[in-house]
Amino acid sequence: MKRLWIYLQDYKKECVLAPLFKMLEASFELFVPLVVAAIIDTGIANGDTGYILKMCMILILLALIGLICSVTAQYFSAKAAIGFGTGLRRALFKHLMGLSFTEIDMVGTSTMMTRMTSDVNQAQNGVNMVLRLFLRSPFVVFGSMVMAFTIDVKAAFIFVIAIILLSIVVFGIMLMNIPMLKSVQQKLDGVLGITRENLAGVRVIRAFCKEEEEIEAFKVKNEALTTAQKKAGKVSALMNPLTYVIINIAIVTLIWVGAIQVDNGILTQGQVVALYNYMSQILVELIKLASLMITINKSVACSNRIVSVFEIKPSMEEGVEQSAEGASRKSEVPVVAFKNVSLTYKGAGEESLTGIDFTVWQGQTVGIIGGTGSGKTSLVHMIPRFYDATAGEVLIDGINVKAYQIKALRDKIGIVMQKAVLFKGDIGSNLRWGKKDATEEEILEAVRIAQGEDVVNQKGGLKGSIHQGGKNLSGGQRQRMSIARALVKKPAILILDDSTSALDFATDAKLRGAIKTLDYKPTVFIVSQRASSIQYADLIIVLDDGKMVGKGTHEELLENCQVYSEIYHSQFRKEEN
Ligand SMILES: Nc1ncnc2c1ncn2[C@@H]1O[C@H](COP(=O)(O)OP(=O)(O)OP(=O)(O)O)[C@@H](O)[C@H]1O
Repeated sequence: MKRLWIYLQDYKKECVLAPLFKMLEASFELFVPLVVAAIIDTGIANGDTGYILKMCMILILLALIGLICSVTAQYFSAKAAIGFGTGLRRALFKHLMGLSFTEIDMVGTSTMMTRMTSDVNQAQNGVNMVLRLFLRSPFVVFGSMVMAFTIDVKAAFIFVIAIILLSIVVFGIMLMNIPMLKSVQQKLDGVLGITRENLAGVRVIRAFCKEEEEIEAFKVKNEALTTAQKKAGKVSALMNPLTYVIINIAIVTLIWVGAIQVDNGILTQGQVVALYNYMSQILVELIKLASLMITINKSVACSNRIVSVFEIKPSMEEGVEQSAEGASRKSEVPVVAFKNVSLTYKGAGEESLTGIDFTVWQGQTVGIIGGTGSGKTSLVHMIPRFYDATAGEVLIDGINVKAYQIKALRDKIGIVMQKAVLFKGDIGSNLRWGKKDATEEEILEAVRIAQGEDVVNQKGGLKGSIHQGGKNLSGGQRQRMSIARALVKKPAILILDDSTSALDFATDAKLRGAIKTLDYKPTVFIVSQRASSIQYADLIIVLDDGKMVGKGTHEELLENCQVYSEIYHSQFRKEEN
């Protein structure tokens, strides 16, 4: 929790001024009952209209000054809280961006989104409330009691007893309520989680006609939230009746004691009214204080959840090596080499890849084929260090990938993921992800190689807009734009992870042919389930259940790799039909 205070560091002035102005406002409020008492005792008692008017003006002035103080305090507290929230969100986002895939898998996207949004908002709200009320409410309670003592000690003792009883009720209810509110928060997280999952997967839900089941699952979570809210609501609903009973008994006692004191000439009528007003102020502030405690509690819980994300340290350490490109690259060194590499995902009991060993030379095309779940994606993800080998070594240009600066390493690689993702903006801005200063010619050349000219023309050129996630493009169009994006950076290593699955065979073949013509001769990895996509590769790696069961050219594998020949013959029979 303490580690979040640093995000308030730039707002020290605001953190002092906000409570200060709130206390000033409270001080002026504390004078109001005294002025009212003076109006009753002097103005009304003597029928002095001039005095009453003068005092009313003072009341208006006090209200105005109070208002100015309150607005000023609000301004400073909001400024500090918003600044805190902005800084925290920025730092959290930066931290999340620095995590490796292993940690991102561990936390989960939906949890990260909750931390970034509602948890940060709750923490920000807590800062705002603390700055405004944490000092003000106790100050008013204490100040009202002191004022009561200055008026009449006997009557003030009623205040002491009332404050003790009110505090027991208000804080007792609050303490009972806190665990219930925690449960409400958990149930709310559940509702948010299922909502997010359903909205993200709405197409799949409809395709499988799962609406009824999902509505039912949502109903269960929603009802759990309602039950938790009702339980918490019932307890907090006790607050008002109980506090009002206590305060009314205290007021009756106060008026009774006050009347006796008036009869004895010790107190004036105005002073009794002032005591009554102080009592009301105390009640209001204690209730505010209780709700502040609940807000603080929620904010601390949310802050702790944020801190727990900050505590996740990226498991990947960067090296210092820069890339060796162009002239400095030694041609006798393989571009990529896997040396007896194994991979076990964190939390997974068994290895997803075992003993992978192969060497790739500059300009070669490597095909990776195998059944679903055989480890193809896992293998290529180790080249840009999305995941690190748990045994063995992955070498690029003869250097272990772990020794490179991550940026230098990834700058050498253009990867097109299985799921093509584009970002809101226009086609040009998406394709420039690969190279910020790419010229229009460079981009159009990449588009041409990726067989995406028709897509760009259809969308009205490079300025054609792309909706969030590339939703306004078809699967195949998104894939071709993603390939063009990777090509724009002219990578030394190009990885196409099943990224032509939505293309027809002819376009797929044209694309592979066009890549062959690239003048900078990248080393290309093609992951595919289609034998036709990889059969002309210089090297084909066949995976089966995480193991490399074949390595060689198409002809060699047809002869000596049963898995490959089964894949090939099953598909070619199908394709020929
Ligand atoms: N992030 C992950 N965490 C844990 N296990 C994973 C993770 N990613 C993949 N796996 C597991 O590793 C194995 C290989 O998965 P991988 O995605 O590499 O296979 P694939 O051959 O690319 O499959 P497909 O053709 O279906 O995409 C599978 O058993 C999978 O469940």
